[in-house]
Amino acid sequence: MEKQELVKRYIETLISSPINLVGYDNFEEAYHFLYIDSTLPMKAEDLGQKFIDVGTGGGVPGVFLAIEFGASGFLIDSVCKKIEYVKNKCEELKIENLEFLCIRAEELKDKGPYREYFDSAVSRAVSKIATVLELTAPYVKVGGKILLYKGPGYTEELGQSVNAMKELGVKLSEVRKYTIKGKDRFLIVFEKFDKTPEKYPRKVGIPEKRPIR
Ligand SMILES: C[S@@+](CC[C@H](N)C(=O)[O-])C[C@H]1O[C@@H](n2cnc3c(N)ncnc32)[C@H](O)[C@@H]1O
Repeated sequence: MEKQELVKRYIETLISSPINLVGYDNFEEAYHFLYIDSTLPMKAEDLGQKFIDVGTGGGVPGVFLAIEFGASGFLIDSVCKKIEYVKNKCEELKIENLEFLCIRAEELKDKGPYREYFDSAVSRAVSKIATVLELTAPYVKVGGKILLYKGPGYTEELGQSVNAMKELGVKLSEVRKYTIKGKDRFLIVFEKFDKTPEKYPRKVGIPEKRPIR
């Protein structure tokens, strides 16, 4: 199926879902605030070949990135019914470059070969920057990127993440500003320059409750 047709079908799937996946029931809004938001600030080279989407919910941004750029996505979320729904719909649409796992990001380190495994990590609307860095950095290769979708509040969160960045082996490389229907949005791009200590991510809930300071 052609890319734009796949995007259209996937959005229709999201807005008609019986479980509340994305908070939009209008096609045009969902098209802009989900698909355009996911793809506009991204470049194919950011993702590399394999990326992880932590807290993908309804497959955002992971499904749209896989369709748009052809990279292989590994999409995780702690809510199994969301992952099941998204997985089934992607299978129906024959989107083949995606894998899914229902798991907390904190627990992925004990499952499979995923430590320092991905070329990049993406995450949108999951938690504050310091928390999300702890949930993503351990799974990205040295030299890879972490790309976080944020609103205008990102500056304060970034200021509170200086120690987390140092501790996790990541540094800020770029902030890409873009606008969706008059709303300012930012893609915060980090580079992983060093290995992340084995103790990260800490136990379930700790990255959220006690972000690295
Ligand atoms: C507000 S939703 C955002 C979903 C999607 N990324 C989007 O932009 O529409 C946050 C999602 O993150 C998931 N989540 C939160 N903490 C998580 C964790 N530690 N590990 C895996 N998933 C997590 C939640 O289950 C939820 O589906």
